[in-house]
Amino acid sequence: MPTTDPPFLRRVASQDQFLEVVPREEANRRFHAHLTLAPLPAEHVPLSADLLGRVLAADVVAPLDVPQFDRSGVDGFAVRATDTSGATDHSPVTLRLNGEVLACGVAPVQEVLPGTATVIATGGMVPRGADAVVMVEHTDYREGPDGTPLVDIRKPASPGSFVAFAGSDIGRGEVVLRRGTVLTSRELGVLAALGLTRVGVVRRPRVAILSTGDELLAPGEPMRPGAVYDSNAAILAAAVAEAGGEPVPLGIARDRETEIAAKVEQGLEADMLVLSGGTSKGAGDISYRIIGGLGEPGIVVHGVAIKPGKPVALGVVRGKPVVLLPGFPTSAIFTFHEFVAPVIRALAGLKPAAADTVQATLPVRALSERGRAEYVMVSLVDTPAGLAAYPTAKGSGAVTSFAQADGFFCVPQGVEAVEAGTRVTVQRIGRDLEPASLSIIGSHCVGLDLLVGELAGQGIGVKLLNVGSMGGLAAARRGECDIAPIHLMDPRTGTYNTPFLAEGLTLARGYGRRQGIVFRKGDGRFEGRAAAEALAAALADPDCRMVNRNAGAGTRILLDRLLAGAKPPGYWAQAKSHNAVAAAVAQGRADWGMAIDTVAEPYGLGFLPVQPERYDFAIPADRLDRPSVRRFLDLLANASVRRRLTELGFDLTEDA
Ligand SMILES: Nc1nc2c(c(=O)[nH]1)N[C@H]1C(S)=C(S)[C@@H](COP(=O)(O)OP(=O)(O)OC[C@H]3O[C@@H](n4cnc5c(N)ncnc54)[C@H](O)[C@@H]3O)O[C@H]1N2
Ligand code: MOO
Repeated sequence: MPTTDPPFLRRVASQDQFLEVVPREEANRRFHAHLTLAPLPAEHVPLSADLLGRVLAADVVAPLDVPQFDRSGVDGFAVRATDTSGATDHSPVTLRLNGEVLACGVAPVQEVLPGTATVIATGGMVPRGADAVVMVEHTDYREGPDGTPLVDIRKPASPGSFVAFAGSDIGRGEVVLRRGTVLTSRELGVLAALGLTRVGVVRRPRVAILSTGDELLAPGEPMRPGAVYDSNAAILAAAVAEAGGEPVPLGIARDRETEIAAKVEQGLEADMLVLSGGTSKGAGDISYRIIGGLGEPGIVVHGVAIKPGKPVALGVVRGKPVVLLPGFPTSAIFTFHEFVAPVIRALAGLKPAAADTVQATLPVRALSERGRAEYVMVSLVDTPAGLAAYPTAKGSGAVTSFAQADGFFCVPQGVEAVEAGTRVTVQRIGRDLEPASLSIIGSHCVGLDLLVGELAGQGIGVKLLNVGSMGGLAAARRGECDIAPIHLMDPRTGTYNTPFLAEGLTLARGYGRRQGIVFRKGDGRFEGRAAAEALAAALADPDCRMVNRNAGAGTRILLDRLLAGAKPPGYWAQAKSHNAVAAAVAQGRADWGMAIDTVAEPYGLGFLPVQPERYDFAIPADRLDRPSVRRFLDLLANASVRRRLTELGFDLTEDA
């Protein structure tokens, strides 16, 4: 609701900036000065898969020997080794068989006296008198003239052969597992062999997670204008678990003092409290003030010279760490890993995470903010010359900047740009880097998503980077990708794609798309008219706003040709994708724009065709023979794939 209340406007329009930005190391120093980060006390967990990933709280000392007794390792005969000396196939040694059979679990009662042997199974208890076992394969059973059971031994045994002596696996009193060990299936087997039923492990730190913001919706709630789904809570809860903690979700608090204060109290029952949102300015200082009012030392850092993450606030309340993460999803998760995860790991008894770095070449120039150490999210691509690190460049506000990145490198504070070709040290995040079988860099299309989905179904890992047609061509020229999807019109000739091929690149035929004017259905300036006529009506109406595309986009070239020098209202608003154009029109921020027809429908927009365009694939000639490239080209020729592309609205006819 628009307001006419000047005091209110004055207040929100002149918000306090209360950041005192300090370097990262100083922030950590101040935070840790108030924290005691010893592992939490032990809890006893039954021996089960629930122990996986848990940290042993104390050394495990063996209460018994494993094995408990001298144990046979084979099926055969328990013997005195000296009795078998000299035995061969030609002159076997004959021993008299004792009456007992030592199956597993049978306690022997008969001694193996000189000249005798006892039948024993693998795992059987070696009887008194015996010091070796002969495998059944090296013996023959027979009966003497009086029916006495005998065994002919054809191979000599040495003392100890095929016997696992008591305590040889684990000796009683031995420290079998050290405190701090992270339990895996292997350790669980050892613990069970010792007969333990419960294991003392470090209690997992409980980390309360609160999202703040009036605009937030829990996933599942119906979307409304201006709202966003709370993605921070989900990623933070999972990241808490990954760091060895136990997430305690507190949900969403609206920007109301009472609501946040109540949740903060609840959160302080946990071992640590993490909030996200409202750190930088304005109404968001509510959380900051609430935390600050809960006693000493309160907030000890607000503002760190890093990007993403500048407005992060670190505090300690009632001895518990409290961290206010920025609301921007990438800033939130980045600062979580920087400041929160190490604290959780320490409380959980885990060692600091080992840095996992690789060297890579930066293929494009990267700009950085001078005043902050900037962590540039990158996607790693395998090239013949080694790894290339592509900045993903979606910014801190995007949830995919972190989610789709393979890692990041740091541009130190004070450095403004890193030149193309520079070697950088990339800190990898999350998953293992599997070199993709196929790398596709260039312009995005939903038809391409279909093709990539098919390849994934065939077990081909695809690395897909959307950098636009021009970026894709440059990558293909540098040999950084297998395929560059492009849709570029040469404005002089009106020809698509072929005029842009540099030496060494070939073009695989893709499909036709239709560019046209998108508008809200029922708008009389467009509805029912031909594109040229609608455009004339739009230009004649001073209230009719357009949404433009960014310079360098294929669609922009087309628009400029169509506008022939006119700059109608909205000309300077430059959306960066077909979807952004459709969203601007659907939400009434603009009345028309240019996009491909396949985006018009999902947004419920009308579409007036202007020009067919070609979406093709530039491929370095020396990559054509790669099996994954062949598979891609096979798909393009596949009848069922072509039919599905046609159903999506693409033109696969000959004259497209
Ligand atoms: N004038 C200034 N503006 C901004 C500054 C600044 O210094 N001066 N700093 C920028 C930087 S850097 C960052 S980072 C962000 C941090 O913003 P806040 O922590 O105040 O976060 P919000 O304003 O609440 O939200 C920002 C953005 O993130 C979305 N958000 C918030 N919570 C969630 C969530 N749980 N899940 C998904 N998305 C969330 C929110 O809707 C906003 O779009 O401030 C810059 N601004
Ligand atoms: O520091 Mo903010 O986290 O860049 O976006």
